[in-house]
Amino acid sequence: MDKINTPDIESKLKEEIDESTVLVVEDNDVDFSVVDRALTDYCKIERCHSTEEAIKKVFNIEPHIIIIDYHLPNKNGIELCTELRDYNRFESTPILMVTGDEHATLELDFWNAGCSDFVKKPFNPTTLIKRVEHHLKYQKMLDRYRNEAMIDSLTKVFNRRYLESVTKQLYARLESPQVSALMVDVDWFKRYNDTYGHLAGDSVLVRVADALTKCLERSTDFVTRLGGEEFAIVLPNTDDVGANVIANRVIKSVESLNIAHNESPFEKVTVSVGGVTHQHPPKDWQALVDEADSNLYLAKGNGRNQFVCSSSI
Ligand SMILES: Nc1nc2c(ncn2[C@@H]2O[C@H](COP(=O)(O)OP(=O)(O)OP(=O)(O)O)[C@@H](O)[C@H]2O)c(=O)[nH]1
Repeated sequence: MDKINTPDIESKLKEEIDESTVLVVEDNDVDFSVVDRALTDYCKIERCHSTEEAIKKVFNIEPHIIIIDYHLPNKNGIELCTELRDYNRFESTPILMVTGDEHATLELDFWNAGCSDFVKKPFNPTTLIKRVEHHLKYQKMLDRYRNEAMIDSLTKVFNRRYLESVTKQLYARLESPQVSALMVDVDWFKRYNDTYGHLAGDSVLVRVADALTKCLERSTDFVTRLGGEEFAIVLPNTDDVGANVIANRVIKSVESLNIAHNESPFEKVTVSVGGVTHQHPPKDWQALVDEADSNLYLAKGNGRNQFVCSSSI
């Protein structure tokens, strides 16, 4: 069996760990300098003095690991840890509690607050370094596997799982109550596979996915492969005019790949597009997808290599 941690992955991980940011929440200057001295050669260190300051700054700092002292002014470290765990963004970020206190239930309180680990003061700097390194390493691996689970292995665009997982967040983040979606399906693809073979078919899917990605200019837009030769493009904050512009661009850009397809009436690979814009996005994302799918069906019925978009108010 292949070893998972090849030297390449190990050295990539080491690089990533070196670029990590540690947030240290510590009000005592002497205690902070001990942590700072131990870690400064390994990662970038940011400091906050209180729970309130940490909550205010943590979204900008985007730390890879958080070290929290138990004794903080106003709210203590356990309260901070509990609060951080309530945010999706910090649900699995490693949190190390630090304390010199001894009372009986404290360790249990740390675990109950959702900390990943704790270190007792006074600590051996090497132990702190090793613990930080250990947590960063496993967090990075977890992030990588999570990301890979969201990417279509053939085309490298996002997959259906990604679409489903971002849907909720997408609706929460919409700055304007408009969202458009385009379903894109390669025309006569069965005939293409039958004529040119599956490997050539795969390469068409890769090129089409790449062309679709290049049609999008906003960082909030994204392409997913739903399966087979069907893709979905999600355009947050985009009205029906914008959806028509992108649908038209998609049709033209796939045509201009000029991939020969002798079994298509267009003699090249083309796509059909079904688009929909919702002015007041329904809670049920599936309704958007279903409507776009119906329009795709119309575009296919009308002769393919074209788009049909609608807008529901
Ligand atoms: N090469 C390749 N083919 C795939 C993949 N996934 C699905 N297909 C093929 O895509 C074809 C889809 O066929 P249909 O659903 O009939 O669609 P179509 O031939 O494009 O016809 P229209 O959509 O009506 O224009 C089938 O032959 C599938 O085997 C893939 O990952 N690679």
